[in-house]
Amino acid sequence: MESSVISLQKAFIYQRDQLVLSDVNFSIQKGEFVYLIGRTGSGKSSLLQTLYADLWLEKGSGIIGGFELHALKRSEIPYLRRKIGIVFQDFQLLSDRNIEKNLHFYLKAMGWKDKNEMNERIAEVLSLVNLPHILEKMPHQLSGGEQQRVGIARALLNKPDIILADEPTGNLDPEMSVEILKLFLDINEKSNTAVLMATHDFELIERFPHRTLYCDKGQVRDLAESM
Ligand SMILES: Nc1ncnc2c1ncn2[C@@H]1O[C@H](COP(=O)(O)OP(=O)(O)OP(=O)(O)O)[C@@H](O)[C@H]1O
Repeated sequence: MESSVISLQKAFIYQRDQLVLSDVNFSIQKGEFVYLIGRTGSGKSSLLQTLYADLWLEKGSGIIGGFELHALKRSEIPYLRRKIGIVFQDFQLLSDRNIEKNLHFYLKAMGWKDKNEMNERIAEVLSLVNLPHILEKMPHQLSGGEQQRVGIARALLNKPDIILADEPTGNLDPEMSVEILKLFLDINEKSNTAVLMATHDFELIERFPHRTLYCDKGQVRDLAESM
């Protein structure tokens, strides 16, 4: 379908020589919110890594943000990553610099040059995650929930069509997890950004139900279709 922002067809996902997921077929439409669940080791991270081209798609086909994963050149990876926001469980902020410099670093890496435009965008994304006054703070001066908000702000810098989040609430307490999920839902709704979020947190899924993909026994199923 034309409005798909992610589409995998007959995709086989490998970690080195180990086949992790076989014959994966699904599409995600623009603006969709989708959970990715499955036991530890079932392949959620490997699937996300393939989508952000940390793992090569060696068999089958895949399209994300207009890029063909099966035909991707190494030199295209930075351009693909500019179309995707990636959020990690452990936040992955640069610990040696303040929040402003953290976000600056990523904008520069994505090719932004104009200092005023960069400052403006940094202010915008921090306001989107409700943290407008933390530019000068170092990552270790923030709570886990605040660090994850900065992680989400970083993912939003380039106005991506897609956010891939790998257990973004895995290091947070239940209350903070709900806040972070609400933030994703808010971003998804307001900016029509598709979100694919790997999680173990079934309470969140029950409370905020959305389409759910399920990794199990080397396969990815759509939970609604397999019930
Ligand atoms: N860097 C790696 N090198 C080799 N094998 C790996 C690597 N990362 C993961 N694997 C293997 O790939 C399989 C899938 O792991 P993956 O991390 O994708 O699962 P997961 O569902 O994300 O697990 P978790 O919920 O614990 O994060 C596992 O058998 C794992 O041991």
